[in-house]
Amino acid sequence: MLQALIESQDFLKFTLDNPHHIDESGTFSLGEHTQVEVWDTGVIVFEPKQGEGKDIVLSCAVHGNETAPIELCNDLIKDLLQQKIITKHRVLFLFGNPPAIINGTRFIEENLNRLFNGAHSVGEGLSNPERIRAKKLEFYVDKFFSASSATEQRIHYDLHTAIRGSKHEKFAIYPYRPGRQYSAQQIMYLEACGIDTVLFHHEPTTTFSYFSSKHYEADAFTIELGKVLPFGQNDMTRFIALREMLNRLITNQDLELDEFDADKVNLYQVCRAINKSCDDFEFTFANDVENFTAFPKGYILAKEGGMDIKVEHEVEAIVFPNAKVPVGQRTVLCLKPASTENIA
Ligand SMILES: O=C(O)CCC(=O)N[C@@H](CCC(=O)O)C(=O)O
Ligand SMILES: [Zn+2]
Repeated sequence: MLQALIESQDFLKFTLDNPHHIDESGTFSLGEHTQVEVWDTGVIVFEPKQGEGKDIVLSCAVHGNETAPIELCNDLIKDLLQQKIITKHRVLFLFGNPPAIINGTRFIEENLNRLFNGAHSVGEGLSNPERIRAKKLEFYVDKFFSASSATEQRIHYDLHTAIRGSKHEKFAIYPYRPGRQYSAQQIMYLEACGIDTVLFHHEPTTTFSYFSSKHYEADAFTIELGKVLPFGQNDMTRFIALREMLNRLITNQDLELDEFDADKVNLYQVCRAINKSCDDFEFTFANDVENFTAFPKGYILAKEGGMDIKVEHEVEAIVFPNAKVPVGQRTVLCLKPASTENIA
Protein backbone atom coordinates (compact mmCIF):
# COMPACT_ATOMS: atom_id res chain seq x y z
CA MET A 1 0.00 0.00 0.00
CA LEU A 2 2.76 2.46 0.93
CA GLN A 3 4.54 1.64 -2.36
CA ALA A 4 2.45 4.31 -4.08
CA LEU A 5 3.69 6.89 -1.57
CA ILE A 6 7.29 5.75 -1.78
CA GLU A 7 7.15 6.05 -5.58
CA SER A 8 5.29 9.37 -5.83
CA GLN A 9 6.76 10.99 -2.67
CA ASP A 10 3.57 13.04 -2.76
CA PHE A 11 1.74 12.61 0.54
CA LEU A 12 -1.11 14.91 -0.49
CA LYS A 13 -1.81 12.77 -3.56
CA PHE A 14 -1.58 9.59 -1.45
CA THR A 15 -4.02 11.12 1.06
CA LEU A 16 -6.51 12.29 -1.54
CA ASP A 17 -6.35 8.91 -3.31
CA ASN A 18 -7.41 7.36 0.04
CA PRO A 19 -9.52 10.10 1.65
CA HIS A 20 -11.47 7.98 4.14
CA HIS A 21 -8.97 5.41 5.31
CA ILE A 22 -5.91 3.44 4.25
CA ASP A 23 -6.09 -0.34 4.21
CA GLU A 24 -3.22 -0.78 6.64
CA SER A 25 -0.74 1.44 8.40
CA GLY A 26 2.92 0.94 7.52
CA THR A 27 6.52 1.84 8.08
CA PHE A 28 9.60 2.40 5.95
CA SER A 29 13.08 3.84 6.40
CA LEU A 30 14.85 6.77 4.83
CA GLY A 31 18.53 5.82 4.66
CA GLU A 32 19.95 5.00 8.06
CA HIS A 33 18.59 8.10 9.70
CA THR A 34 14.77 8.28 9.71
CA GLN A 35 11.84 5.96 10.25
CA VAL A 36 8.60 6.96 8.50
CA GLU A 37 5.25 5.72 9.81
CA VAL A 38 1.87 6.26 8.14
CA TRP A 39 -0.81 5.81 10.79
CA ASP A 40 -3.92 6.70 8.80
CA THR A 41 -5.01 8.77 5.84
CA GLY A 42 -3.38 12.19 6.22
CA VAL A 43 -1.28 11.07 9.20
CA ILE A 44 2.49 10.62 8.78
CA VAL A 45 5.30 10.58 11.34
CA PHE A 46 9.03 11.17 10.76
CA GLU A 47 11.15 9.75 13.55
CA PRO A 48 14.91 10.32 13.55
CA LYS A 49 16.87 7.26 14.71
CA GLN A 50 18.78 9.62 17.02
CA GLY A 51 16.39 12.40 17.97
CA GLU A 52 17.31 15.70 19.58
CA GLY A 53 14.29 15.94 21.86
CA LYS A 54 11.50 18.07 20.42
CA ASP A 55 8.13 16.58 19.41
CA ILE A 56 6.58 18.72 16.67
CA VAL A 57 3.04 18.50 15.26
CA LEU A 58 2.26 20.38 12.04
CA SER A 59 -1.39 20.20 11.08
CA CYS A 60 -3.26 21.63 8.12
CA ALA A 61 -6.61 21.11 6.37
CA VAL A 62 -8.57 21.07 9.61
CA HIS A 63 -10.58 23.26 7.22
CA GLY A 64 -10.55 21.58 3.82
CA ASN A 65 -10.51 24.70 1.62
CA GLU A 66 -7.52 26.34 3.35
CA THR A 67 -5.03 25.29 0.72
CA ALA A 68 -1.83 27.30 1.38
CA PRO A 69 -0.99 25.38 4.57
CA ILE A 70 -1.68 22.09 2.74
CA GLU A 71 0.77 23.02 -0.04
CA LEU A 72 3.32 24.16 2.52
CA CYS A 73 3.12 20.93 4.56
CA ASN A 74 3.15 18.76 1.45
CA ASP A 75 6.31 20.54 0.22
CA LEU A 76 7.99 19.95 3.57
CA ILE A 77 6.97 16.28 3.57
CA LYS A 78 8.32 15.94 0.00
CA ASP A 79 11.65 17.43 1.05
CA LEU A 80 11.83 14.95 3.92
CA LEU A 81 10.85 11.95 1.76
CA GLN A 82 13.38 12.99 -0.90
CA GLN A 83 15.97 13.43 1.87
CA LYS A 84 16.66 17.01 0.80
CA ILE A 85 16.31 17.75 4.50
CA ILE A 86 16.78 15.33 7.41
CA THR A 87 14.76 15.85 10.55
CA LYS A 88 16.50 15.84 13.92
CA HIS A 89 13.23 15.89 15.87
CA ARG A 90 10.12 13.72 15.83
CA VAL A 91 7.56 15.33 13.51
CA LEU A 92 3.88 14.41 13.04
CA PHE A 93 2.09 15.88 10.01
CA LEU A 94 -1.71 15.82 9.96
CA PHE A 95 -4.00 16.62 7.03
CA GLY A 96 -7.14 17.12 9.09
CA ASN A 97 -10.10 16.62 6.78
CA PRO A 98 -9.21 14.90 3.45
CA PRO A 99 -12.84 14.57 2.21
CA ALA A 100 -13.30 18.34 2.71
CA ILE A 101 -10.07 18.99 0.74
CA ILE A 102 -11.58 17.02 -2.16
CA ASN A 103 -14.86 18.89 -1.74
CA GLY A 104 -13.05 22.25 -1.64
CA THR A 105 -15.06 23.26 1.42
CA ARG A 106 -14.37 24.28 5.01
CA PHE A 107 -16.04 21.07 6.20
CA ILE A 108 -18.51 18.42 5.03
CA GLU A 109 -21.07 18.28 7.84
CA GLU A 110 -19.63 20.07 10.86
CA ASN A 111 -16.72 22.42 11.60
CA LEU A 112 -13.90 20.08 12.71
CA ASN A 113 -12.23 22.85 14.70
CA ARG A 114 -15.19 23.00 17.10
CA LEU A 115 -15.01 19.30 17.93
CA PHE A 116 -11.78 18.87 19.92
CA ASN A 117 -11.25 18.55 23.62
CA GLY A 118 -13.89 15.84 23.71
CA ALA A 119 -16.63 17.90 21.98
CA HIS A 120 -16.84 15.21 19.28
CA SER A 121 -18.59 12.87 21.72
CA VAL A 122 -20.91 15.38 23.40
CA GLY A 123 -24.61 15.69 22.48
CA GLU A 124 -25.33 13.69 19.35
CA GLY A 125 -22.01 11.80 19.78
CA LEU A 126 -19.91 10.39 16.94
CA SER A 127 -22.66 11.00 14.38
CA ASN A 128 -20.75 12.37 11.38
CA PRO A 129 -17.34 12.04 9.68
CA GLU A 130 -15.88 15.18 11.31
CA ARG A 131 -16.78 13.97 14.80
CA ILE A 132 -15.15 10.60 14.09
CA ARG A 133 -12.07 12.29 12.61
CA ALA A 134 -11.71 14.70 15.57
CA LYS A 135 -11.62 11.74 17.95
CA LYS A 136 -9.01 9.99 15.80
CA LEU A 137 -6.86 13.13 15.49
CA GLU A 138 -6.89 13.46 19.28
CA PHE A 139 -5.83 9.82 19.51
CA TYR A 140 -2.91 10.36 17.07
CA VAL A 141 -1.70 13.47 18.89
CA ASP A 142 -1.91 11.58 22.18
CA LYS A 143 0.00 8.60 20.72
CA PHE A 144 2.66 10.94 19.33
CA PHE A 145 3.14 13.12 22.40
CA SER A 146 2.91 10.20 24.84
CA ALA A 147 5.53 8.06 23.06
CA SER A 148 8.58 9.70 24.60
CA SER A 149 8.88 10.64 28.24
CA ALA A 150 12.17 12.54 27.80
CA THR A 151 10.70 15.20 25.56
CA GLU A 152 12.39 18.57 25.84
CA GLN A 153 9.54 20.51 24.18
CA ARG A 154 6.17 19.76 22.59
CA ILE A 155 5.06 22.01 19.75
CA HIS A 156 1.84 22.10 17.72
CA TYR A 157 1.34 24.60 14.91
CA ASP A 158 -2.17 24.20 13.46
CA LEU A 159 -1.99 26.02 10.12
CA HIS A 160 -4.99 27.79 8.61
CA THR A 161 -5.98 30.64 6.29
CA ALA A 162 -8.74 33.13 7.07
CA ILE A 163 -12.02 33.63 5.21
CA ARG A 164 -11.52 37.39 4.79
CA GLY A 165 -8.58 39.74 4.34
CA SER A 166 -6.75 40.98 7.43
CA LYS A 167 -4.97 44.19 8.39
CA HIS A 168 -2.25 41.87 9.75
CA GLU A 169 -1.85 39.27 7.01
CA LYS A 170 -0.40 36.50 9.20
CA PHE A 171 -1.38 36.03 12.83
CA ALA A 172 -1.47 33.43 15.57
CA ILE A 173 -4.03 32.57 18.22
CA TYR A 174 -2.43 31.66 21.53
CA PRO A 175 -4.89 29.31 23.27
CA TYR A 176 -6.06 30.07 26.81
CA ARG A 177 -3.44 28.85 29.29
CA PRO A 178 -4.31 29.72 32.87
CA GLY A 179 -1.36 29.45 35.24
CA ARG A 180 1.20 29.25 32.42
CA GLN A 181 3.10 32.22 31.10
CA TYR A 182 3.17 33.02 27.41
CA SER A 183 6.47 32.11 25.77
CA ALA A 184 8.52 35.11 24.61
CA GLN A 185 10.71 32.69 22.65
CA GLN A 186 7.69 31.29 20.78
CA ILE A 187 6.36 34.78 20.01
CA MET A 188 9.75 35.77 18.57
CA TYR A 189 9.91 32.49 16.62
CA LEU A 190 6.55 33.33 15.06
CA GLU A 191 7.79 36.84 14.32
CA ALA A 192 10.81 35.37 12.53
CA CYS A 193 8.34 33.26 10.49
CA GLY A 194 6.63 36.48 9.33
CA ILE A 195 3.74 36.02 11.78
CA ASP A 196 3.95 39.34 13.59
CA THR A 197 0.58 39.39 15.37
CA VAL A 198 -0.59 37.27 18.31
CA LEU A 199 -4.03 37.06 19.94
CA PHE A 200 -4.23 35.76 23.49
CA HIS A 201 -7.42 33.75 23.92
CA HIS A 202 -9.42 34.43 27.06
CA GLU A 203 -11.27 31.16 27.62
CA PRO A 204 -11.19 27.41 26.90
CA THR A 205 -12.26 26.43 23.38
CA THR A 206 -12.87 23.27 21.38
CA THR A 207 -10.08 24.00 18.87
CA PHE A 208 -7.23 21.65 17.97
CA SER A 209 -4.51 23.97 19.30
CA TYR A 210 -6.26 24.35 22.66
CA PHE A 211 -6.45 20.54 22.91
CA SER A 212 -2.66 20.18 22.55
CA SER A 213 -1.95 23.13 24.78
CA LYS A 214 -4.23 21.95 27.59
CA HIS A 215 -3.52 18.22 27.62
CA TYR A 216 0.18 18.10 26.66
CA GLU A 217 1.40 21.55 27.70
CA ALA A 218 2.48 21.99 24.11
CA ASP A 219 3.52 25.35 22.70
CA ALA A 220 0.43 25.25 20.52
CA PHE A 221 -1.04 27.89 18.23
CA THR A 222 -3.68 28.26 15.57
CA ILE A 223 -1.81 30.11 12.82
CA GLU A 224 -3.53 32.11 10.08
CA LEU A 225 -1.36 32.52 6.98
CA GLY A 226 -3.42 34.89 4.83
CA LYS A 227 -6.68 34.67 2.95
CA VAL A 228 -8.29 31.43 1.72
CA LEU A 229 -7.55 30.71 -1.95
CA PRO A 230 -8.04 27.64 -4.16
CA PHE A 231 -5.12 25.31 -4.96
CA GLY A 232 -2.69 26.85 -7.42
CA GLN A 233 -3.62 30.44 -6.57
CA ASN A 234 -1.46 30.83 -3.46
CA ASP A 235 1.61 33.02 -3.79
CA MET A 236 4.05 30.69 -2.06
CA THR A 237 6.74 33.41 -1.99
CA ARG A 238 4.75 34.86 0.91
CA PHE A 239 5.82 31.87 3.00
CA ILE A 240 9.58 31.95 2.40
CA ALA A 241 10.39 33.07 5.96
CA LEU A 242 8.01 30.48 7.44
CA ARG A 243 9.50 27.67 5.33
CA GLU A 244 13.01 28.68 6.32
CA MET A 245 12.14 28.77 10.03
CA LEU A 246 10.29 25.42 9.91
CA ASN A 247 13.32 23.89 8.16
CA ARG A 248 15.59 25.28 10.85
CA LEU A 249 13.30 24.00 13.59
CA ILE A 250 13.02 20.44 12.38
CA THR A 251 16.66 20.13 11.28
CA ASN A 252 17.80 21.59 14.61
CA GLN A 253 19.68 24.55 13.18
CA ASP A 254 20.23 27.71 15.19
CA LEU A 255 16.98 29.70 15.14
CA GLU A 256 18.86 33.00 15.61
CA LEU A 257 15.88 34.63 17.33
CA ASP A 258 15.84 38.24 18.47
CA GLU A 259 15.26 39.01 22.15
CA PHE A 260 11.60 39.58 22.95
CA ASP A 261 10.63 43.09 21.89
CA ALA A 262 6.97 44.13 22.16
CA ASP A 263 7.57 46.80 19.49
CA LYS A 264 8.23 44.09 16.89
CA VAL A 265 4.85 42.41 17.32
CA ASN A 266 1.16 43.31 17.56
CA LEU A 267 -0.33 41.75 20.68
CA TYR A 268 -4.08 41.55 21.24
CA GLN A 269 -6.13 40.21 24.12
CA VAL A 270 -9.42 38.57 23.22
CA CYS A 271 -11.93 40.38 25.44
CA ARG A 272 -15.01 38.44 24.39
CA ALA A 273 -16.42 35.96 21.94
CA ILE A 274 -19.89 36.88 20.70
CA ASN A 275 -21.90 33.71 20.26
CA LYS A 276 -24.98 33.37 18.09
CA SER A 277 -28.22 33.06 20.06
CA CYS A 278 -30.83 33.56 17.32
CA ASP A 279 -31.13 32.69 13.63
CA ASP A 280 -31.58 36.36 12.70
CA PHE A 281 -28.08 37.34 13.91
CA GLU A 282 -26.54 39.90 11.52
CA PHE A 283 -23.54 42.21 11.51
CA THR A 284 -23.98 45.88 10.78
CA PHE A 285 -20.70 46.15 8.85
CA ALA A 286 -20.01 45.07 5.28
CA ASN A 287 -18.85 41.59 4.29
CA ASP A 288 -15.52 42.90 3.05
CA VAL A 289 -14.52 44.58 6.34
CA GLU A 290 -11.06 43.23 7.18
CA ASN A 291 -10.03 41.32 10.30
CA PHE A 292 -8.59 43.70 12.95
CA THR A 293 -10.82 46.60 11.91
CA ALA A 294 -11.42 48.66 15.07
CA PHE A 295 -14.73 50.13 16.22
CA PRO A 296 -15.36 52.73 18.97
CA LYS A 297 -17.23 52.20 22.25
CA GLY A 298 -20.98 52.12 21.72
CA TYR A 299 -20.78 51.17 18.04
CA ILE A 300 -23.49 48.64 17.15
CA LEU A 301 -21.58 45.65 15.81
CA ALA A 302 -24.49 43.28 15.33
CA LYS A 303 -28.19 42.78 15.87
CA GLU A 304 -30.12 39.70 16.91
CA GLY A 305 -33.52 38.97 18.42
CA GLY A 306 -34.35 42.70 18.31
CA MET A 307 -31.28 43.57 20.45
CA ASP A 308 -28.18 45.61 19.58
CA ILE A 309 -24.75 44.17 20.36
CA LYS A 310 -22.39 47.09 21.05
CA VAL A 311 -18.65 47.66 21.52
CA GLU A 312 -17.97 47.68 25.27
CA HIS A 313 -14.37 48.91 25.58
CA GLU A 314 -12.93 52.26 24.37
CA VAL A 315 -12.01 50.52 21.12
CA GLU A 316 -12.45 46.90 20.03
CA ALA A 317 -11.01 45.25 16.95
CA ILE A 318 -12.87 42.34 15.41
CA VAL A 319 -11.57 39.07 14.00
CA PHE A 320 -13.25 36.11 12.25
CA PRO A 321 -16.72 37.66 11.88
CA ASN A 322 -19.06 35.01 10.50
CA ALA A 323 -22.82 35.33 10.92
CA LYS A 324 -23.47 32.04 9.11
CA VAL A 325 -22.43 29.75 11.98
CA PRO A 326 -24.98 27.51 13.76
CA VAL A 327 -26.78 28.93 16.80
CA GLY A 328 -24.54 28.51 19.86
CA GLN A 329 -21.27 29.01 17.99
CA ARG A 330 -18.87 31.95 17.91
CA THR A 331 -19.71 34.69 15.39
CA VAL A 332 -16.75 36.98 16.12
CA LEU A 333 -13.90 37.61 18.54
CA CYS A 334 -13.46 41.11 19.98
CA LEU A 335 -9.93 42.27 20.77
CA LYS A 336 -8.25 44.95 22.86
CA PRO A 337 -4.53 45.71 23.16
CA ALA A 338 -2.73 43.09 25.30
CA SER A 339 -0.41 43.72 28.21
CA THR A 340 2.99 42.02 28.18
CA GLU A 341 3.04 41.10 31.88
CA ASN A 342 2.44 37.36 31.37
CA ILE A 343 5.13 36.94 28.70
CA ALA A 344 8.40 35.39 29.86
O1 LIG B 1 -11.60 33.46 8.87
C1 LIG B 1 -12.38 32.93 9.64
O2 LIG B 1 -13.47 33.43 9.95
C2 LIG B 1 -12.02 31.62 10.29
C3 LIG B 1 -10.59 31.19 10.11
C4 LIG B 1 -10.36 29.99 11.02
O3 LIG B 1 -10.60 28.89 10.61
N1 LIG B 1 -9.96 30.28 12.26
C5 LIG B 1 -9.90 29.29 13.29
C6 LIG B 1 -9.42 29.92 14.55
C7 LIG B 1 -9.33 28.92 15.68
C8 LIG B 1 -8.93 29.53 17.03
O4 LIG B 1 -9.66 30.40 17.52
O5 LIG B 1 -7.88 29.11 17.58
C9 LIG B 1 -11.29 28.71 13.48
O6 LIG B 1 -12.25 29.47 13.40
O7 LIG B 1 -11.40 27.51 13.71
ZN1 LIG C 1 -9.31 27.48 9.38
